Amino acid sequence: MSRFGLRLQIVGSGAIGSLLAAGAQKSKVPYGLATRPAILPTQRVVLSNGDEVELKDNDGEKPKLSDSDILVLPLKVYQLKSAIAYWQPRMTPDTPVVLLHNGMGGLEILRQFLPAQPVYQATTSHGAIRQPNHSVQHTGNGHTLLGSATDVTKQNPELNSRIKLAFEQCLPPVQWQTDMKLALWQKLFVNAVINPLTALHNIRNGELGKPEYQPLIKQICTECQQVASACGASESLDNILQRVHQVIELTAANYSSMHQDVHHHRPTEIDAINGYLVKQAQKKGIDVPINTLLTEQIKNLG
Ligand SMILES: NC(=O)C1=CN([C@@H]2O[C@H](COP(=O)(O)OP(=O)(O)OC[C@H]3O[C@@H](n4cnc5c(N)ncnc54)[C@H](OP(=O)(O)O)[C@@H]3O)[C@@H](O)[C@H]2O)C=CC1
Ligand SMILES: CC(C)(CO)C(=O)C(=O)O
Repeated sequence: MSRFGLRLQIVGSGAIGSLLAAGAQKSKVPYGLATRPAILPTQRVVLSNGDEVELKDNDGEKPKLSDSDILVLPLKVYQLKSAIAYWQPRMTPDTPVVLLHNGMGGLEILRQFLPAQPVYQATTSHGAIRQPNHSVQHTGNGHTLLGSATDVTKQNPELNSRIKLAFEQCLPPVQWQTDMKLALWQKLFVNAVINPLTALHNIRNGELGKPEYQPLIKQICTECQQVASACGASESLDNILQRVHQVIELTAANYSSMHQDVHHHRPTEIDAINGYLVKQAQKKGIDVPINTLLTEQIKNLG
């Protein structure tokens, strides 16, 4: 057992799951990568500094989780339902679950199955890509935001700090968020602009700094701001635009994940990003024509 008394049961041997496993391997936090049947898990992760980490302590999947396990779901939102249905009978009522994905909607899916489970949410700006031969490349350093999704009156501060410490070992640096909901909306604003526009125009993120994209970016952000505010996550339009432009500059040379998904004919995360926004807008009676159009355009590419 690790010095934090926790083992990470990571679901999926994907890019971020493997990066977490590499962090666990390096810092001697016990972990297992649970793959789909007959899928060989990632064997090696090449870190951004060139170091190679062999995932030799991966103990796979436990048939029944114990009190020391945390279930970590670094999956796309559309993969969560079947993963949670599979893991539900293997968990105890106290097993903490960590959701780590782009976009929103994962918590709502999880709560349909596990209304009272202790749940944490995380988002990361680290980059990683799956490579041939069961390896993963860490493509860029970032940071991780982590917070509890449980009502503050029902949180367990000791568990919060143990989970934060475990993540600090595996996907550092970690900033604990007391308002994870706002942090996730802030990430959504960025993804709602960069992901569909880069995919539709077949461009790198940095191209979105050009003057011709600015009116559209402002319209997307204005709709985002209205919906987020109606959902209890208030942020000024200026702050949203500033954040979006900061990420455009910092990731100028990147192709966004949605650009790559479209390019490789894979399912996109549009339903969890602009699609999520459109659904929330409908519930609140807000008109969001630009986000509706972007959602349809991305779906029509598939
Ligand atoms: N990669 C990155 O750089 C970043 C990713 N993110 C976000 O993190 C999330 C995960 O992304 P990423 O790691 O890139 O995705 P990947 O597609 O690389 O990883 C998901 C993995 O989980 C597997 N999987 C899905 N469902 C199950 C299941 N029920 N049991 C076992 N394995 C399962 C998938 O298998 P299969 O392929 O067979 O479906 C796949 O190997 C996304 O929301 C992404 O946007 C955020 C920041 C950066
Ligand atoms: C921040 C950004 C836009 C970086 O490319 C990203 O999260 C993604 O591509 O999904």
